[in-house]
Amino acid sequence: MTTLTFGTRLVVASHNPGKVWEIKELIAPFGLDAVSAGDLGLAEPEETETTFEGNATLKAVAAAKASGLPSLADDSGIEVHALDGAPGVYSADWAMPGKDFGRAMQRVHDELAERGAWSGPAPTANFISVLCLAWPTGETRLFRGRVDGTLVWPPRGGNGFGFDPMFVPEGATETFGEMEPAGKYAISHRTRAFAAFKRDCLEGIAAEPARPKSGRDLEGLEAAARNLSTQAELARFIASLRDDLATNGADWPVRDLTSFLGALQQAAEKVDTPDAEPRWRTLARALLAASR
Ligand SMILES: O=c1[nH]c(=O)c2ncn([C@@H]3O[C@H](COP(=O)(O)OP(=O)(O)OP(=O)(O)O)[C@@H](O)[C@H]3O)c2[nH]1
Ligand SMILES: [Mg+2]
Repeated sequence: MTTLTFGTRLVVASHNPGKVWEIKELIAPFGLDAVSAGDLGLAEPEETETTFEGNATLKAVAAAKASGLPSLADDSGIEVHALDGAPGVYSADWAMPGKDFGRAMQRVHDELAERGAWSGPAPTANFISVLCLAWPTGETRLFRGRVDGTLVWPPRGGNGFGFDPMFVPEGATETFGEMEPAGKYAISHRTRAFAAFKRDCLEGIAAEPARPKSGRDLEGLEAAARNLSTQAELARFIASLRDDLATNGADWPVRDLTSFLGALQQAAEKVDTPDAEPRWRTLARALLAASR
């Protein structure tokens, strides 16, 4: 079997910045040189399979073949038990158009309401993550992780991404959206799938403590900006930017309001189409653009 070794360049075959950020955090201690599919300009493949395993394989193989590098893809989703497992493998589709998870969460809420599922004990659900490691030769390995929990309404918290603000993992009182990232990573479906991947593929690599971050975490901010679902999350995002300015102000290129106003103008001139991203996310991206 082909193996991963310290320093191996690995493509994180995802176009979801929240996921890419989480996977890079998990990989960081193992000295792999992780680069995302987006950074390499790889196309986002159409997810035509009907299982998490099928789509994870499709994404990993496409990236490995296109880049000539080993590649790690994640296919994941939330399964709501009173909705017979929906949206499941179609979780991302429920946020279309515009990857609007405010709307996706609203749909989960509404479909549960139609079935009267909010009137008794909290509705139960689970997240699934399937990781696929693929080699340019076509060799693949699959790993699955799951976390169970209950749903709350309205959504709470601005951390994480996707459906995190309405999911409370078993044994917790906070939603994934309210937890600090370390709290989610300790128990998440992705971490559990990663643990299986680690046992199989990273056994030989001595884990190093992750290097403390210095400077701006632009990838983290970008991920947050791309995954805003609610106005409360925008407020939280602005607070993160203000913290970043206070800590890393010397790295901010902005010395006057010109680029800030330019970015806002661009956002304001954007014509709304059915596919347009929600206004709060546009605003977050304008603010971030002005800060770099
Ligand atoms: O609240 C969440 N917390 C999570 O930890 C999580 N993991 C997955 N999901 C949702 O399930 C869909 C996966 O779809 P998915 O696997 O096709 O990913 P994606 O299309 O976003 O990116 P890519 O990796 O395919 O490029 C996405 O829409 C996610 O929002 C999550 N939601
Ligand atoms: Mg996808």
